[in-house]
Amino acid sequence: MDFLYTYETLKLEFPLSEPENAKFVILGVPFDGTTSFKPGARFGPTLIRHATLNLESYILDYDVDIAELPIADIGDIAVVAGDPRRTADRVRETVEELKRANPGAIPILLGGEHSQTLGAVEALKPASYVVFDAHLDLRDSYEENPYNHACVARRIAELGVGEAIFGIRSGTREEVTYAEEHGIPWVHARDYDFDAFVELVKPLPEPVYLSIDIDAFDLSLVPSTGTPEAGGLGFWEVVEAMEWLVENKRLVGFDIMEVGGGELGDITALTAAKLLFYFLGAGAGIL
Ligand SMILES: N=C(N)NCCCCNCCCN
Ligand SMILES: [Mn+2]
Ligand SMILES: [Mn+2]
Repeated sequence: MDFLYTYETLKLEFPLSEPENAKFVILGVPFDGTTSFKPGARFGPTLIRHATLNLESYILDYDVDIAELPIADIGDIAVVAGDPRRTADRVRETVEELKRANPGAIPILLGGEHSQTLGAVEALKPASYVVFDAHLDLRDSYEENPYNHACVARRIAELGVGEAIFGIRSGTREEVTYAEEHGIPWVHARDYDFDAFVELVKPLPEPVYLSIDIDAFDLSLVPSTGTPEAGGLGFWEVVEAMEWLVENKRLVGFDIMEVGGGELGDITALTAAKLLFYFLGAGAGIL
């Protein structure tokens, strides 16, 4: 099928399915219009796809070959440069279009700025939003823009979606107060462990949308993300949480956002690509 706003970009190296028949449908959002520190998130989707060339499609620990799974890649959204809201509208419309054609599909966004998660959440209407992030993203507005990536968790909370936030080590007093007043639980990266994750996520209503802002990882794993922060999570900590969610909750959407870089082979994209393969492998046979 043709999508109104997508164009083709680099594909994954193994055979892919048509979006109508796929279980997992990849969609790139090469938007970096509101990043305040390091530019390059517009290259995130392309860098992640390229980084997959370095990886085996066979996942050792799952005995799953993701090359055998029904995966589609519908390319990248044509962004409205500098306008996160209008770009997120295109994400929403594209995800809606996909769900009409294939209601069972699980969209996987590759970003690109976290601001674009809002479009996917608007389309998929999950009951809960589980997010790994260095930042609370609960600002009402940032740099005079309510659709700045620093506001995305706030916009999603305003939709009435329950939230749980993990890996935090950056926020303002106002954001902490907002979280308290609205009963949004969050776990500091220093305090994070698997038990804390399960305790907070278990009671959340389904379906669940899982968002990984790549800056949740320690910056040694993601040096080219737009707003890197020291003191983050390790790779297996996030994989283990993801596995628990896939096995225990009904997931309607997944994303890996804030990947950036200026050069093929960037460490940040290698981290993101490996995480993507683990999500696909964990979801095989379950999702
Ligand atoms: N969600 C995000 N990525 N937020 C980033 C906010 C940037 C905060 N800069 C603070 C600079 C203070 N001088
Ligand atoms: Mn972040
Ligand atoms: Mn974020």
